[in-house]
Amino acid sequence: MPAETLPTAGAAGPAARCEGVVRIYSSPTGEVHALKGVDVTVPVGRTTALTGPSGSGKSSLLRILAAQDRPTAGHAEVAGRSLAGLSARGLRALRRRHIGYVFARPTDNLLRHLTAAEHLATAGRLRRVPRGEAREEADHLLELLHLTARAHHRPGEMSGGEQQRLAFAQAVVGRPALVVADEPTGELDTATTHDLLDAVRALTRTGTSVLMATHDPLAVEAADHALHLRSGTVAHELLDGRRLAVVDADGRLQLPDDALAALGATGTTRVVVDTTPEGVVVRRAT
Ligand SMILES: Nc1ncnc2c1ncn2[C@@H]1O[C@H](COP(=O)(O)OP(=O)(O)OP(=O)(O)O)[C@@H](O)[C@H]1O
Repeated sequence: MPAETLPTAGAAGPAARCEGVVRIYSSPTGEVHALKGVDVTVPVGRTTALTGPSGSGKSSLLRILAAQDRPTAGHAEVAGRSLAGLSARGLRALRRRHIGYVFARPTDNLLRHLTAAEHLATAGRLRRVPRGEAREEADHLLELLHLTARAHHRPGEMSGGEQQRLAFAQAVVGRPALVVADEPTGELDTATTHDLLDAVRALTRTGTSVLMATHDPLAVEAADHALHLRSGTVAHELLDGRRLAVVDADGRLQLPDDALAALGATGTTRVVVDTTPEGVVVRRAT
């Protein structure tokens, strides 16, 4: 993970942001509290990896930041627009104009009968990019992602890695504020994963903001910023080469898994907290 300062708020603000986001689902067996007060910022022009064990809330958060769902409580915004005030139609318009989406399975992102160039032209029309501009952008993206030789090929004539690179190119046409990807390397082998992550890096260098949910250590390693969820909250963040624990607005501190193990904390555990000149020390209570 490169140690450099991330541009966050800038004049236009972050690509997306959540404050105190709660998502509760109703199920036949009662309520499921999938997100329990999440505060995150997705910086502009960087790749943010969203990690965490199964059931920790990654998909729930991804759906909210992709404007596919609204929080039960708390504030969420994409491209500076709050999701709370938007109707279903408003959410659709926000998705079409400001969010690109990439599914895990390359074939889910593409249409069998369209060539690579036609996919990008269609995305340009949906985002209302003037035709000449869209063609120029498509040529540029095909070159940047090493797909120029595939411009007139259909998905069936491309490898899985090429298809996934085309999915990212398609998501980026018209410069949406945020590209959201759900396990984008999940179906790729190691060599193809490296090519895809290089492509994502090339896109972020041109200002694209990417948020990807992933279990893949290679994807986390390639990201500029990582958010690790545990049981519906942010357990820690990796930023500028440092691991940051999060203290929420009510003073609750989430500790990383290895710190919990060192404290022998399983379930609710009382610990000793000392404030020293060097910092705050948390110790196992003996
Ligand atoms: N529509 C739903 N109705 C009821 N419960 C749900 C719904 N969607 C998710 N959940 C529950 O919310 C919790 C978080 O689920 P979520 O899918 O966000 O986790 P995840 O980290 O993406 O998991 P995975 O890595 O397995 O996809 C889980 O307990 C899940 O069973």
